[in-house]
Amino acid sequence: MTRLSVNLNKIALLRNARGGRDPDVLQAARACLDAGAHGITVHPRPDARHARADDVLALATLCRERGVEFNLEGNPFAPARPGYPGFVALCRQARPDQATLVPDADGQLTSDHGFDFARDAAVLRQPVAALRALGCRVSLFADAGADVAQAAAVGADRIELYTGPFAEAHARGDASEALERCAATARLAREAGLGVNAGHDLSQQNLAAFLAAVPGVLEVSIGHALVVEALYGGLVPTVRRYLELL
Ligand SMILES: CC(=O)[C@@H](O)[C@H](O)COP(=O)(O)O
Ligand SMILES: NCC(=O)COP(=O)(O)O
Repeated sequence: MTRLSVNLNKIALLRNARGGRDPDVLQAARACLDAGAHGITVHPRPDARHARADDVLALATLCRERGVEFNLEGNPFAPARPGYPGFVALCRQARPDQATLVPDADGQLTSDHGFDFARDAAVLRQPVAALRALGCRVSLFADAGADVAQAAAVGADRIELYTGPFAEAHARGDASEALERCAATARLAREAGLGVNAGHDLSQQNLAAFLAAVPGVLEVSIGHALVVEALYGGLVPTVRRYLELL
C-alpha cells in the first residue's frame, strides 16, 4: 500500500503572510491525521518562508504522540542562518522518522530537480551517514532517469522520485513517456535495494495514473495541490455559513 504524507508547507506559508497563528500548522496536521493521513511532511527553507524550526519541533512531537511518520525535507548543504540551524542540525533536534534530502538552491521558489548522483555521491555520503546515525531513514530526491544505483551506494534507504515533469506532462495530456521513465527508474532503484517514494505536484487529477504506471511506491508526499483542493472544497460551505450569519 502507498502511504500518504501530507506536506504542510502551504499552511505555514499562509500563516506567515499575516504573522499570527492562523492557519495553525499543528491544527492542520491533527486534521490530516484524523482524516487518516499516514504521516506529515514539511520542507522548511533557510529563509523560513514556510515551516519554521519551531513548527518542525512541534510537528515532530505530535507525530511521535500519534505514532505516525514525520518526514523532514531539506538540503543538507544549505548553510545555517538565524532561525534555521541547518538541515542535519534540525534533524538532530527533531529526530524525524525520515529525512528527505533535496538539492534546492537557497531561495529557490520550489523544488525542480533531484540530485546528480555522479557528481554529488561523494559529498552525500557524510550527511547520509550522519542522518542514519540519528535513526532517520534517508531518502534522496531523484529525477526520473537518474543513476539511482549511486544513491544506494551512498547509503540511502530510499529515493523520492521527482514527479514534477510527470505532472506537467499529465496536464498536457501526454504523460506516457514521463510515466515510463518514472517506472524504469523505480524498477532500477528497487533492484539496487532502495525503497521508492514519490512527490511534487501530485494531485487528485494525476495520482491514480501515476500509481497505476509506477507500482510499489511506498509513500507519496503531497502538499501544494492538496491544500489548493482543500480550499476549493471548503469555499462553498464556508461562504454559506457566513450568509447564514447575515
Ligand atoms: C521536495 C518537494 O518536491 C517538496 O518538498 C516541495 O518542494 C514542497 O513544495 P513547496 O516548498 O513549494 O511547498
Ligand atoms: N516531497 C514532495 C512534497 O512534499 C510535496 O510537494 P507538492 O505536493 O507541494 O508539490
